[in-house]
Amino acid sequence: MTTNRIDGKEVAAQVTENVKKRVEVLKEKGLTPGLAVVLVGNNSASQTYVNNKTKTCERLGMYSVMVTLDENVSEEELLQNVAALNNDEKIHGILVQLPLPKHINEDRVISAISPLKDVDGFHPENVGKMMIGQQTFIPCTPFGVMKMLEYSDIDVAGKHAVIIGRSNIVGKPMGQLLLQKDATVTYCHSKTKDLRAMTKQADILVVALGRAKMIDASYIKDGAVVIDVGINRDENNKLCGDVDFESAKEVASKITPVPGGVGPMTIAMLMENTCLAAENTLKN
Ligand SMILES: Nc1nc2c(c(=O)[nH]1)N[C@@H](CN(C=O)c1ccc(C(=O)N[C@@H](CCC(=O)O)C(=O)O)cc1)CN2
Repeated sequence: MTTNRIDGKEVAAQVTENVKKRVEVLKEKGLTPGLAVVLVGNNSASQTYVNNKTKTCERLGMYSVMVTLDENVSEEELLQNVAALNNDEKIHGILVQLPLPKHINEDRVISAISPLKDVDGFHPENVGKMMIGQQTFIPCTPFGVMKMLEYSDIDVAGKHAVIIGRSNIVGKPMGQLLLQKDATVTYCHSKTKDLRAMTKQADILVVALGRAKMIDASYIKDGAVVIDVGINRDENNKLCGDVDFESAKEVASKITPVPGGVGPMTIAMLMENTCLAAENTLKN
């Protein structure tokens, strides 16, 4: 049976297989890549994600530590934990799971992570480097989307890419990466007038708006590539994306499902970034 579904699990497996080989090479040189994951509070989705991250590290032969802090931890204490990880030689990558509780200033925490260990690619120095095309850590979700497009032989050069969403962790870097590959990029957001008129022009539509199944076939040009970055629960508490998959798959040439699309890629690219952070310590 032919399918237009892009299988994120399959692509993620290829990425992690490659990372595993790189880890073996590093270990032969006496270096085990190490990741520290910091979780604040009891958000159950975040708990699932950080558990998956440390389990994947284990599977690939990497070292990992999970630092769990109480929901009411002070910003100061969180910053002290980050500082300790910055100074820990066994740790090459640090990530603070987002979102953080409201009393903590996310920007301050992200800026406290050493740019050399910022495997999320959220530190302002690394964001700046990405903007000007310098080698750095690329935020995992948009990095994963680019990998999926590459594995699916989708050339973005000259294509019109429309992105719904302008968050720092997905929308903004997504547009930048597509631009670097010569796509023509349009950003849409909550103040965009006539969203459908915009999305209908997209050859590549990336949806990260945070509303369950909002984008149906009526928003999609025939033959467009549709990438769904949303993670929501539907009326039956079933995991779903921002795209109404059943309707959209009838018009899209390629489409990512939820679950099993972009999500697994986020963790795979984190592994790639952590491996890169360890490799970087051997340079110079
Ligand atoms: N510090 C960070 N925080 C957050 C990031 C991030 O990249 N760095 N991204 C998201 C959450 N996230 C990773 O942290 C993430 C989200 C979803 C998945 C995933 O595999 N989803 C599965 C479904 C999983 C489920 O059953 O719930 C899928 O789509 O198939 C992985 C990672 C926000 N915070």
